[in-house]
Amino acid sequence: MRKIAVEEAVGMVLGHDLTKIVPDTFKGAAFKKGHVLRKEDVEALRKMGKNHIWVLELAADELHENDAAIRIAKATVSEDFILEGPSEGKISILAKKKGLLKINTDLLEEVNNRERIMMATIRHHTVVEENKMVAGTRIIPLKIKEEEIKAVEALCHGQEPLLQMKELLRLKVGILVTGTEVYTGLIEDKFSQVLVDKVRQMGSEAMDPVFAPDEEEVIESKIGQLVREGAQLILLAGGMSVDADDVTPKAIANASTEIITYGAPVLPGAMLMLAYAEEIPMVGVPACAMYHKITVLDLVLQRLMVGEKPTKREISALGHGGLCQHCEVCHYPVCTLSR
Ligand SMILES: Nc1nc2c(c(=O)[nH]1)N[C@H]1C(S)=C(S)[C@@H](COP(=O)(O)OP(=O)(O)OC[C@H]3O[C@@H](n4cnc5c(N)ncnc54)[C@H](O)[C@@H]3O)O[C@H]1N2
Ligand code: MOO
Repeated sequence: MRKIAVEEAVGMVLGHDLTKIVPDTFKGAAFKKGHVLRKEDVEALRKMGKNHIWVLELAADELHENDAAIRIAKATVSEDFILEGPSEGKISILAKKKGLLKINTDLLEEVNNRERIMMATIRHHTVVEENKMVAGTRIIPLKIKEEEIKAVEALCHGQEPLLQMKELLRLKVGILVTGTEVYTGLIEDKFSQVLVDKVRQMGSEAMDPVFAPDEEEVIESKIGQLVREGAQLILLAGGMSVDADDVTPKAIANASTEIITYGAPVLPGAMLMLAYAEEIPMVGVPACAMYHKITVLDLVLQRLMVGEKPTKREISALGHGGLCQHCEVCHYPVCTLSR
């Protein structure tokens, strides 16, 4: 690579994008790689603090930053993503469709542990909309030995993709509202609508809510009814904590063939239960989910909605960061709860 004073570089070809930053106003490539410098560019370059430019000379075994970034992106993502750029040497990675983003975080760490290569992502297990930017990658220098990129490609080969998307399934979701005070009409049900909204937001269908008093056998038989009516996932609202009338966990346990957890290390939502009746997940949702916008329910639901079965270990891992800060404006999933 040769360093040339800008006034002597007129007519030469830029070796990389040149970034201009004006606080609060602009950040981007003022001059793109490949631009042939004109006399009138010299003054603009000086204002950007560039008194010299690199004239790029690539050896046969070297890659330009743009080509390296494309190679890294292609090696690390599945076909569920759109690659944008390179711009200023960086490739942006966007989700093609709405779905659950999954990140092979071990592989991400390995890639980033290599010299001169970086990739930054949003959090593992985030539901993202179509066209959402989920990652960016680049190399640190302007050029790199091709063998270093080949090493990344080899690292990723045959492994779970570093980035992949899981499609949200269209499930038929049963909603069972427990509580004698609601069942008898003493108070109006405010819980089912919250659950219906969450289910719909994930692209699934909420069945008409069914109701049960705080009686173990009745709740259990209503679970059976929902299963017969084709529920593929059942949400049970309320009666999940320690009061004498809180019998929902017992009813879920009776109806289940497997209990993943009763209790989750997330606040709000500590009293959540996840169990299975054969293939059908049942979630005991504590009443806090009726009050707080985001609880552990959201973290568990996004996994169930793509057909995954969270393990006890995965639920245990939610404890780190699992303390909601109750921000004035909720920024979830851009917060510690997300992963
Ligand atoms: N001493 C303790 N108190 C509480 C504990 C605890 O461990 N020890 N756990 C707390 C946690 S965590 C939660 S979350 C809440 C609520 O848990 P539950 O799921 O058992 O909720 P319920 O007792 O059934 O109801 C609480 C409250 O919400 C009203 N409710 C319930 N369902 C509906 C509905 N469908 N529509 C409208 N309102 C509803 C209910 O009437 C009660 O007022 O407990 C903490 N306390
Ligand atoms: O189940 Mo509760 O209030 O921990 O959120």
